[in-house]
Amino acid sequence: MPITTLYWFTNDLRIHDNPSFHATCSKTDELVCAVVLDPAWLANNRYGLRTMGQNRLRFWLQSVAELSTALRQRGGYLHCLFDEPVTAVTALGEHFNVSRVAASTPVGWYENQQLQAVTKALNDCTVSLANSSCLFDQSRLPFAYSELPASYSRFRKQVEPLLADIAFDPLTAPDFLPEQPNRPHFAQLRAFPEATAGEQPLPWRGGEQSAQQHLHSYFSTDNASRYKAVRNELDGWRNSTKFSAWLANGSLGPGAILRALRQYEADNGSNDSTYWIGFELLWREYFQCYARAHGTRLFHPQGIKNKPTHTSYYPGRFKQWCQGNTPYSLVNACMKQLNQTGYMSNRGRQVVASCFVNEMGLDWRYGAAYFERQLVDYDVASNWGNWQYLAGVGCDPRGKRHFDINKQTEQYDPDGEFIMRWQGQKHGLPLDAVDAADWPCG
Ligand SMILES: Cc1cc2nc3c(=O)[nH]c(=O)nc-3n(C[C@H](O)[C@H](O)[C@H](O)COP(=O)(O)OP(=O)(O)OC[C@H]3O[C@@H](n4cnc5c(N)ncnc54)[C@H](O)[C@@H]3O)c2cc1C
Repeated sequence: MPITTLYWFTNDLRIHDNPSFHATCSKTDELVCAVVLDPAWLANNRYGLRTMGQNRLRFWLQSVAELSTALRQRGGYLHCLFDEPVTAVTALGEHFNVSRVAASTPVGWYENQQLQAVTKALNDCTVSLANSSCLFDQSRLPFAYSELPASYSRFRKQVEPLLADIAFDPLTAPDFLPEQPNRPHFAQLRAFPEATAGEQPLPWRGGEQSAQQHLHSYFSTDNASRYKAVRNELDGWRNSTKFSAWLANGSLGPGAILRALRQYEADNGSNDSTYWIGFELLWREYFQCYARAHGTRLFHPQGIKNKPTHTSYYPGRFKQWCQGNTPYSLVNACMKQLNQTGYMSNRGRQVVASCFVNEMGLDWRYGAAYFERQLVDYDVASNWGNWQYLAGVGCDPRGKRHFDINKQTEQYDPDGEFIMRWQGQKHGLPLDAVDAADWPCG
């Protein structure tokens, strides 16, 4: 009896350097590949906001299209399912009578639940998981997720020395994929929707090839040697690496970035800036572990600290913040930048999140949900983990961050250019000036 495996692509939309997909291809006789667009992502969630906005949808569709082409070129086929994930993947598995389901180890709690539901529905078929979204699999870490160090610094001290031991040989995709099962065609009822472009989308194109091109292009300049000095700039395509969107849906893996970084250092020398790129990648790694360690507590208002916070809700204030119409010009400019491009710098994210919690007194989860909708690089672990940190209910050993907006403006936009470019000037509106009847924001 041949082994037939259903490979479910989730946050690993690539065929090269994908440990989970690589292991699957070497261990199965027949292969069925699937990716799912959950209609719930396009509907309003518990915060009254659509989960996936147009910028991210567009980027995701481009990534899936590239993946589909790459699989076809190797004799495979990608089933693109637009349906509730458990129902859709189970139906596909039953149709092809699969004996195994394989995927990259889920990061989010809900995704884990869905995977378990599918394997149960498929008569408890075998599950095969490997971590394709992190630098380190659980087995390589010196602690279990449940014993994750409480702060990033402590995590880094333990994990940084291990970077040297990682075998950085890339896993190349097989030239030919295992055969597809010889069964009648699986009828897919709904085609993927189209996505419209944002007002000013950044030069980001989804997909593995585009990610590789960007990786190559970034390291073919001297940007990496200046990264630390400019990474906090509010604007500018080259001031930070802009790897985040590809990392988020897995069309680029963190191992590929680290390899390119090491090569760059070998060719051009290392300095504080090149070190800092690795330092930031370890922040990402920390939040990936954090999401796995804390499960649903990632979304709790009291966070992982079980600390009381604002759960008050002012629809008018929330709308002011989302639209970039607050009494704070810098915040307005950052929010308009986000709304028009799907991106905001790390410094901008810190400032607007601090303002949301401290100046506006809002429940941090609504801010996180708005980011989830708007960011092209939305990642469950990085987004909710960073919001918890800013709200003082996460892994910040100092308790809580409160950014002084005036000081931040003086430091990062002394001539007001950024505020002018994104038309963030306040128009004399105090907080609560928006009529709450205007809620919900579009
Ligand atoms: C409130 C808030 C929400 C955020 N939401 C997300 C999110 O949904 N998705 C996301 O990828 N990042 C998120 N970040 C982290 C960070 O802002 C972005 O990763 C970064 O701005 C992306 O741009 P870049 O690729 O040019 O980053 P670079 O500065 O070039 O950093 C290189 C890589 O390191 C990682 N990284 C850098 N900073 C962080 C950080 N603080 N936390 C985790 N990883 C980091 C990213 O993978 C990034 O691509 C958030 C930060 C804050 C403060």
